[in-house]
Amino acid sequence: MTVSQTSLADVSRETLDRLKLLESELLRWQAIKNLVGPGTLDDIWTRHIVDSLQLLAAAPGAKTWLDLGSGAGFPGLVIAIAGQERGLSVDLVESNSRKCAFLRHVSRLTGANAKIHEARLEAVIPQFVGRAQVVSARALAPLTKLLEWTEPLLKTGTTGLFPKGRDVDAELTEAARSWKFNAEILPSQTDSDARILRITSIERMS
Ligand SMILES: C[S@@+](CC[C@H](N)C(=O)[O-])C[C@H]1O[C@@H](n2cnc3c(N)ncnc32)[C@H](O)[C@@H]1O
Repeated sequence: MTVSQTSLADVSRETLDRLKLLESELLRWQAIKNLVGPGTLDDIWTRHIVDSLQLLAAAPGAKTWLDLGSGAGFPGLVIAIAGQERGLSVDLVESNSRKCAFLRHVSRLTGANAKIHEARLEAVIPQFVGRAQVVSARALAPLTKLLEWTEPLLKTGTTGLFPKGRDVDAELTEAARSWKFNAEILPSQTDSDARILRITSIERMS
């Protein structure tokens, strides 16, 4: 791995050790459980860990975080591990039981302040209204669908952080047909074609 990326340079030795544990457990489990796209394994640090870590800087004061469709922990588990020292707690929602087993295992091993909800996000979101300062989702659904799911949160003060790929402009145009929302478009440290959308208000158009 390379430890030269800026967001990694900012983490403590203890956090780096815990992120290395996540990496080694992912490699160990991947052989039997196929948790992430095999093509991304050559560059776990950039494609998954740093790509997740950069979201922390987009929500500097957050203490409560909800991650939807967490998969093998990206970004939610990385945020929980790296946010531990600043008292951040993360709720991860994932419907796949094999991925949840991995999330619970690494969470225990690293002592991350993470709670795993093995459930469909539609059933879990209502209980987080007024309780999550940030909601994130990576590679889960197009923006219009994400806004539909997270509307109860985004209209009550939660900030949405949604990493997006090269189709971000088309997704924003499509979403603007049904929603008025305030979106900042932040650059990605890991991919010059990618962006992070930070959404701070939303209203459904009638
Ligand atoms: C493409 S993966 C992305 C995983 C991770 N966020 C990442 O970027 O590596 C989407 C994940 O969302 C989960 N998922 C899809 N629909 C869901 C739902 N309605 N509720 C909870 N999890 C869901 C899937 O099981 C899968 O693990």
